[in-house]
Amino acid sequence: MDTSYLDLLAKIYDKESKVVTEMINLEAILNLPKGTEHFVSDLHGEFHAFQHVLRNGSGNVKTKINDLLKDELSDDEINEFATLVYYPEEKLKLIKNEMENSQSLNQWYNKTIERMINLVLFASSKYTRTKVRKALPKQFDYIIEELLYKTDELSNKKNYYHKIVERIISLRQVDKFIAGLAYTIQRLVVDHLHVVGDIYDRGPQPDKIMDTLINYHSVDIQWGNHDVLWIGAYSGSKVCLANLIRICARYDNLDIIEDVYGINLRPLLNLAEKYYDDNQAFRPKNNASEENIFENEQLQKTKIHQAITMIQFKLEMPIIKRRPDFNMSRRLVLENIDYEQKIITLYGEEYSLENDCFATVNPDQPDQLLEEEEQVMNKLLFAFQHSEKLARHMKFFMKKGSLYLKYNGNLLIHGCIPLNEDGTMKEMVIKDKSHSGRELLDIFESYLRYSFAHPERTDDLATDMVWYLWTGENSSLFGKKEMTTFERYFIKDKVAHVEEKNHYYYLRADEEVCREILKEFDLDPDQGRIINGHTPVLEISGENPIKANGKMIVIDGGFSKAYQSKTGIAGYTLLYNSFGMQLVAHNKFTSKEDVLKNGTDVLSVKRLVDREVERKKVMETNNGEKILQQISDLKHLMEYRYRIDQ
Ligand SMILES: O=P(O)(O)OC[C@H]1O[C@](O)(COP(=O)(O)O)[C@@H](O)[C@@H]1O
Ligand SMILES: [Mn+2]
Repeated sequence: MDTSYLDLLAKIYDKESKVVTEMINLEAILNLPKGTEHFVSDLHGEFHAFQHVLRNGSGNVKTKINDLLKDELSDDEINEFATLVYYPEEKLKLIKNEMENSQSLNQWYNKTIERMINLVLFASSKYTRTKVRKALPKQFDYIIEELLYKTDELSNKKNYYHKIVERIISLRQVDKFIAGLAYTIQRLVVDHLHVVGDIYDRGPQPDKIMDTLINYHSVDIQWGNHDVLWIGAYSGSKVCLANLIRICARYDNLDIIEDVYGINLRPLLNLAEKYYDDNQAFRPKNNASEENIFENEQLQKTKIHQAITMIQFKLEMPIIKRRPDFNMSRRLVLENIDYEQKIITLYGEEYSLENDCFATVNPDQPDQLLEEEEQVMNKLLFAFQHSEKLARHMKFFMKKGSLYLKYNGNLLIHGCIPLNEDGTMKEMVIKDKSHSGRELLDIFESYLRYSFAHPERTDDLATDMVWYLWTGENSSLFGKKEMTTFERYFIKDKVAHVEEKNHYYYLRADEEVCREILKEFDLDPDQGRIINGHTPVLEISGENPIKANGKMIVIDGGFSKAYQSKTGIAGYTLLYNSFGMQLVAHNKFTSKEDVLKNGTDVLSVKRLVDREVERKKVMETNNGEKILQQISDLKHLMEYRYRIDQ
């Protein structure tokens, strides 16, 4: 073993006793039950709904409260208490308003703190004290530890409790104290969070989701196709940038660009005002049906939407031409238009065009941007790449994100593993070499990381590849033959809108196929499962999110409001604790106010995916592997430094 590494280690463990203590600690951790993993996906900017699921741990907080207090409290009281744990500050306000006098309030404080301390104890039973300490609010960690581990006989303990709580109240710290306990409970019921892609687009507050994740104690992200659009734009891809602005305009979310990330849209608006008019197909989605509230601002957005859409189609063309490997020549749509007749020929079929807005297109050179368009895009890209807030969010994406993740035996991936009809891995040729399966995904990821590291390169293969991840047929994030954006704006016939899915999306119902995929990733097909997001599960039409005899779980149930009428629910989440896996289907989240006032938190219907025969221990997890490695390093240190045979 490298002695310089051991010398470094010896600086931390400078006494034999320290090494021994740490080894004993680590070995003890290995035998604890594994922590709870929480999986969410396709959040699509729906911050409030996401926050609620996070705060209630997909129903896990309520379960713990129930287990602990069901003999003591009625259902209503349990709901009240749960709401206090989810939204302590707001709930405290409501409770205080209802109290008659300070005596009853103090009584309530006493009782509540006692219950919360018990709940912290209960929720932390499978963790070490060090880990629990880290989860406590800094300001009160000493006091809470006193309350948690005081083992005096009951009568003494009550007195002691009482004194401490009295003091906290008289010092006017009690609300903060209760909030701190509530957040500790939230944190203890979920050990680790996985976000299986698509944080951005469609909904209004992806930035707040990112901020929440940045502050979360333990998280990883599997990028979704919408996320790589943002990463791509930040890395220098103008076509990715045009796409995401188009989606923001379509869903009436341009505020994210302007107000949240501080990017000036005025140049784009000026261009839009000059060339475009009202156009039914480009009205912001949320207001599209409400004709009567169509005002000037909406008209501006409609114009911006058209301007950026046409820029997008133009920008796609040179990329498609310079990257024959992408095999996307079918998507050179602007070349296939008869601009006088307003007809397009697509795959041998003729369609008439409606809602057309081709004023900036030169029929002889349809891929050419007007000088003004070029300038607008340059300005937008510059601003995008220099937004501090965006930089923070995108860097976090790179730090915590990846295209796929192997975690505790499972494979987490937003979209798919591109497959052929017979279930074999579909190949893609890049620079004369053929790649498929895991290797293809690794190559995609290395291009993306390269592009991110070189934001000044805007037309290289790496940058183009990020766009391919958004829309290419072999992309593991998209996995459809083509994205029919053009058709959906300009062609009435819905047949032209269909996006043909990769075989994966049908074959994944087959257990054998899933087992082969798990093997491709060196995972044990008997133990592992694949966790997907991306394709909304149509619960409404009886689709089952648990497929392939439990080997495949699809958790996109539609956090995105735009998709809820299709799916019939408001999203799935998954919990994986030491006893097994549970899928949770969520009913529509109305608002935080509703939860606070009415305690309406009956949002979780749990379905057992699997129950472990034996309780899973840390030893059997990714983290366990790391700990085993640390123990082995410490053993080497003992031999090297302290000369004791192990
Ligand atoms: O619902 P919209 O805005 O028309 O977007 C539809 C487009 O979004 C996509 O579904 C991709 O987004 P998802 O990853 O959310 O499915 C495309 O396949 C499709 O063309
Ligand atoms: Mn997706």
